[in-house]
Amino acid sequence: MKKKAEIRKKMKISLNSFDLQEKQRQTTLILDQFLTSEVYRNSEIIAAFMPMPFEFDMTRVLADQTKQIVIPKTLPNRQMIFTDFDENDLVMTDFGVKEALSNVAVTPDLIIVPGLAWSHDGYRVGFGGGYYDRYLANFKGITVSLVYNFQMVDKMPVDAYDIPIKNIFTI
Ligand SMILES: Nc1nc2c(c(=O)[nH]1)N(C=O)[C@@H](CNc1ccc(C(=O)N[C@@H](CCC(=O)O)C(=O)O)cc1)CN2
Ligand SMILES: Nc1ncnc2c1ncn2[C@@H]1O[C@H](COP(=O)(O)OP(=O)(O)OP(=O)(O)O)[C@@H](O)[C@H]1O
Repeated sequence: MKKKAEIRKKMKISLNSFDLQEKQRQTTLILDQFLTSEVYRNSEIIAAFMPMPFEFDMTRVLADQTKQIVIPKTLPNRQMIFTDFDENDLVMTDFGVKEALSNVAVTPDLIIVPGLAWSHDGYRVGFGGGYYDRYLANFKGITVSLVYNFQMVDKMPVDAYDIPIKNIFTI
């Protein structure tokens, strides 16, 4: 079975060479499913994230005025909170993603969990920070991931602290 580091490296290469037109096609289809889903419609506070160029393009989620959108903010000791998404309250981090200046933590109803690769049973490889694994350990709400088709892998190493994502939206 492939090690997490190996999956991470390969998937970064695939994501960076993903054809833009095909990416837009998949983005539209996956978001059409997600935005009309029961889990999304029934949730009020949605945790999205500020995608890097190769990550899932969730501009349509960030723009949804009918929901309260929150985004991750990293804290020391690999801790993370979610704060209100406000275009006028963003600063650039060292790892290249904008975060809020605000420190007011909001608990989401639903979290869109980022990542690089997912198995069919919902296990995930992310960037290796462990931020989401730590947060999800105490989270009682709904977890989803939005996944381009080639990011689904057959087998994935699973560690004791890994928490599977309940709802995967892909095509
Ligand atoms: N768009 C987006 N925002 C996100 C995440 C994400 O996956 N995507 N995160 C998902 O977790 C959190 C940030 N994750 C991070 C993961 C690693 C490192 C980092 O500094 N990595 C080091 C190597 C790791 C280490 O030092 O042990 C590095 O890149 O040099 C920073 C942030 C919160 N925000
Ligand atoms: N609940 C937890 N408590 C303490 N440490 C944890 C927890 N979950 C993960 N870790 C630590 O975080 C590190 C990164 O874990 P892993 O490689 O699974 O990250 P990832 O899932 O790729 O990253 P992320 O969750 O940020 O997307 C590991 O060294 C692991 O020991």
